Amino acid sequence: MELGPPGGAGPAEPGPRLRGLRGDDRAASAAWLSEASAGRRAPSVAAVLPAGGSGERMGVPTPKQFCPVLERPLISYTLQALERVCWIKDIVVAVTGENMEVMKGIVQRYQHKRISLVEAGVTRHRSIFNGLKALAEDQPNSKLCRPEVVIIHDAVRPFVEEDVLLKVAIAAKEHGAAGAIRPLVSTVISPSADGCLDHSLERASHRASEMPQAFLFDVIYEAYQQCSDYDLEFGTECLQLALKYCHTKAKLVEGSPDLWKVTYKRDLYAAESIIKERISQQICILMDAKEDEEHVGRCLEEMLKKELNHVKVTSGALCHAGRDLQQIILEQCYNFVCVNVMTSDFEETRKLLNALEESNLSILYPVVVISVHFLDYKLVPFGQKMEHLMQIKEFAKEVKKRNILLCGLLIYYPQLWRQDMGTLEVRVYVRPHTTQPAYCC
Ligand SMILES: Nc1ccn([C@@H]2O[C@H](COP(=O)(O)OP(=O)(O)OP(=O)(O)O)[C@@H](O)[C@H]2O)c(=O)n1
Ligand SMILES: O=P(O)(O)OC[C@@H](O)[C@@H](O)[C@@H](O)CO
Repeated sequence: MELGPPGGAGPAEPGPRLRGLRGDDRAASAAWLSEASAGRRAPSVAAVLPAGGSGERMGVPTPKQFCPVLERPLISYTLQALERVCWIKDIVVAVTGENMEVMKGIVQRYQHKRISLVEAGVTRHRSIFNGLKALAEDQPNSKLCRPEVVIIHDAVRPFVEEDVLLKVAIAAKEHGAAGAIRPLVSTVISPSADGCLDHSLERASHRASEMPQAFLFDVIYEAYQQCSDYDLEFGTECLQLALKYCHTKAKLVEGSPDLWKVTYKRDLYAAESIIKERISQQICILMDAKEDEEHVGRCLEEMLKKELNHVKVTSGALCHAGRDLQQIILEQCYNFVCVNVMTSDFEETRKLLNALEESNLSILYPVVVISVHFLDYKLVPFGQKMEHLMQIKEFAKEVKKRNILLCGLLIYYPQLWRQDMGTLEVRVYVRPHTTQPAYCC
């Protein structure tokens, strides 16, 4: 068993999100969280992520958990999702021996914490069992503690939120086992031996079993220890093992639509567009407090607010806005527009890039920075400024190595316009993460 660096970082993003919890769920969750955050007697929770598959249905040589999404392996998104949850103490990932070094490299490169690696088995159940053994404390020189509750979650289900993890963990504490379910999309049928329809199941009274699932550790560990070779070889349902071998009926918890498992190639494309959508929905406009910049920034803010969920404006020379910027970076904004009026130097943009590099923000997702320059072409001869602005290409090459996508936007306007700027709407429409301005005038 390869153990990663122990020690728990707090949630990668601001505190627990009890999205989607209502009534009793919310009360139970709040109680659980207050116990956990106060370090009092909240149940100790660990997670096991089976990641030892070959991804045959994906149809590519790389096992799907290591396939890149936005140039980052899929499994890293799932680890990030679990790391956001501060009350999950240990995350045990089961990977094949041949992928152990790859997995260690991912943990190191993306600075994942609380990760321990174990050898996967030849089936998913055997991989999960190996993960449970690592937690059972009956392994030589194991640094892991036996948890009270264990969450089992497929490494190829990256869109898991704290609220559903909390719901299954609380339900498992009470019932011994719990699992997320979703409505069936297709009807389930049972074929006869001659390949014809024998019967179909009533779709409305059946559900799809998804992940995460959670168990009292003793229940699921006992079930795996009692498990037949047939079940270990051909089974796909942990809840069934708890029922069959420990007579524990799992509590079923309604899951959200994004709990789906990446199985086919189309699922990778879907995952990429969902991630892009999520990180492109917020933008930060940085500008100096000079009147012109303030005005342009406000115009930009009004226009972008029609397109994006979250538009933040920080004004004041970046060195003073630094505190705001640190907060914005902590809130994990990945798109920035740096407004420069009447200057074509990159001082403000350079300060922003330095702050971004120090924050390591671009380790997890590409960061888009658009350096916008409004230049009055009467005062600023085009030729003189263009070669200056062309430096941005060199600049962009440099920061691209650190996953920061920088592009420049030069908006030349006549003196006349300056006086009428109050009336003319600034129309710069930028689709973040394509790094290409759609149009500007
Ligand atoms: N021997 C195995 C097989 C699967 N898994 C993991 O179980 C999860 C769900 O399994 P599945 O979607 O079936 O993954 P694969 O087995 O890789 O896919 P395929 O069946 O297409 O080969 C995945 O995270 C997979 O890596 C595992 O840990 N050990
Ligand atoms: O069968 P696969 O290995 O493709 O995926 C495992 C799924 O069956 C499993 O994740 C859920 O159905 C819940 O048990």
